[in-house]
Amino acid sequence: MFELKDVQVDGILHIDELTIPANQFTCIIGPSGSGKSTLLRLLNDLSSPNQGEILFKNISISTLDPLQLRRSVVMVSQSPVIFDGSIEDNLQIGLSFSEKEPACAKEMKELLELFLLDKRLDEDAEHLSGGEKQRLSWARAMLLDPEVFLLDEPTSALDEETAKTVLMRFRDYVRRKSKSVIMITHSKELAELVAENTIYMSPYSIGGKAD
Ligand SMILES: Nc1ncnc2c1ncn2[C@@H]1O[C@H](COP(=O)(O)OP(=O)(O)OP(=O)(O)O)[C@@H](O)[C@H]1O
Repeated sequence: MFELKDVQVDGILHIDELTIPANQFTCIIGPSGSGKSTLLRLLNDLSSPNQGEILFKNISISTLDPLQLRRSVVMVSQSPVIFDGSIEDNLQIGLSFSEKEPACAKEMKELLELFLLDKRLDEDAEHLSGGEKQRLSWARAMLLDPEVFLLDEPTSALDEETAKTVLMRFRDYVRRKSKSVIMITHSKELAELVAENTIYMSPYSIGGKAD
């Protein structure tokens, strides 16, 4: 699905060759500062490499409309983006930016349940905890129904049990719907739980390894 060839981000990342398969749960593991977030940002054109080529479904990302690409390849960033307003407002806003039909209450409530968020849709999102905000921004990405989820440590603010439960539920959902996931995690345990494919990173180099 993604193919990277001789990709370099100066002083941060060098990737000789890497293929990330479609319809799989890929985890990226590596020490802090090894370029994991930088790699993820390359995949939906939030950053561009200084050299090399990145293909998405055999087309060079540099030739694609970034907005179109980001409709198919959605990023859930490390620090959740929460807008003023209710939980419902925060769920609907992604759909409205993408000019898609609003979600119905049932669908939104199911997502809150999936993410173990015991909250009403009309509650103010501002008062949610860090871990709840993280799950809310993840749920917002799910409503967009993208082909590919890029997840930057989506469980970093969650306790171990909640992280495992949410991640397993998310994995079941993406399997059912044949989605592709590329997730950064510092937890080898979580990676072992969900990964079908693992990318191990070290500074200035990368090696892709299929489990
Ligand atoms: N825009 C930028 N300009 C300069 N340096 C940058 C930029 N973005 C990232 N870096 C540097 O590149 C290196 C890799 O950063 P990146 O965030 O990709 O690492 P990471 O593996 O995701 O780290 P962590 O696990 O701590 O989140 C870091 O040393 C960082 O300071």
